[in-house]
Amino acid sequence: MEKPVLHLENADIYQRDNLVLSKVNLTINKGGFYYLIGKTGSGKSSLMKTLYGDLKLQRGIGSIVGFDLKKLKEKEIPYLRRKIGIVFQDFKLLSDRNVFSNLEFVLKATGWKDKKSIKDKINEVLDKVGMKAQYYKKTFELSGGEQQRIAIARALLNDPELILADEPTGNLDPKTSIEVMELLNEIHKSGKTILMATHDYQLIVRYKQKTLKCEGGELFEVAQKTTTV
Ligand SMILES: Nc1ncnc2c1ncn2[C@@H]1O[C@H](COP(=O)(O)OP(=O)(O)OP(=O)(O)O)[C@@H](O)[C@H]1O
Repeated sequence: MEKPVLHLENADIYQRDNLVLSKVNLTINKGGFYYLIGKTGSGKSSLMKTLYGDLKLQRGIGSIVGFDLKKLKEKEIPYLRRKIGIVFQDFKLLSDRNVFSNLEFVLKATGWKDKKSIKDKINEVLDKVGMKAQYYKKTFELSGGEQQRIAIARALLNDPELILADEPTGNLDPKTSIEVMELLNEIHKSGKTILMATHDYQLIVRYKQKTLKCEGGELFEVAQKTTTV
């Protein structure tokens, strides 16, 4: 059987000395799409941060895209992040560069050298997110939805095994949120695995997926019909 993309077993999620989620058990296999919901402060971002190596896994078992989170060393974090695409609420694009250069920056930082391969890859991901014609624009010239498309394109650059999206529609209006969600759905259908933290009830109801909830210091899967954020 294929190894899960993500596996947590009795994993305790901490912010410094503060236990945020205890004994988290979660397995996500290739091709899965999960929402992560829960009230403000319930631990969604802390869980995400533990998954991409920003917070240390102190207790329990955790593996993600082949990395052991418990044994993860500082110098391995960039390699982990090459295999995970991360999308943030506030896009985190470099505002002094244009779209092409934002993407080129990531490819070069992750070891890409050949000019033609870099150009082809950037065209490919921009095409996927419907932004190929806007490669020359500075990111501040783009709308929020367009910026999030670029951030999603950036997440796709290294063909990640898992996409972690932390409130990707949190800064977008309802119509733009739906467009971004349609894009994430397309990416999911193309075979990618996605874990998406969200507060957006509109999306959860419209695009039904498996749903995990953080509540009372625990993480559990909830049935669709009882889902409330
Ligand atoms: N940098 C930090 N240092 C210490 N405690 C933190 C830090 N960031 C978050 N916390 C605490 O950890 C707990 C979980 O916060 P977290 O950001 O994971 O929640 P969340 O569910 O993502 O909330 P939101 O929906 O508002 O983003 C909260 O009690 C919060 O106050």
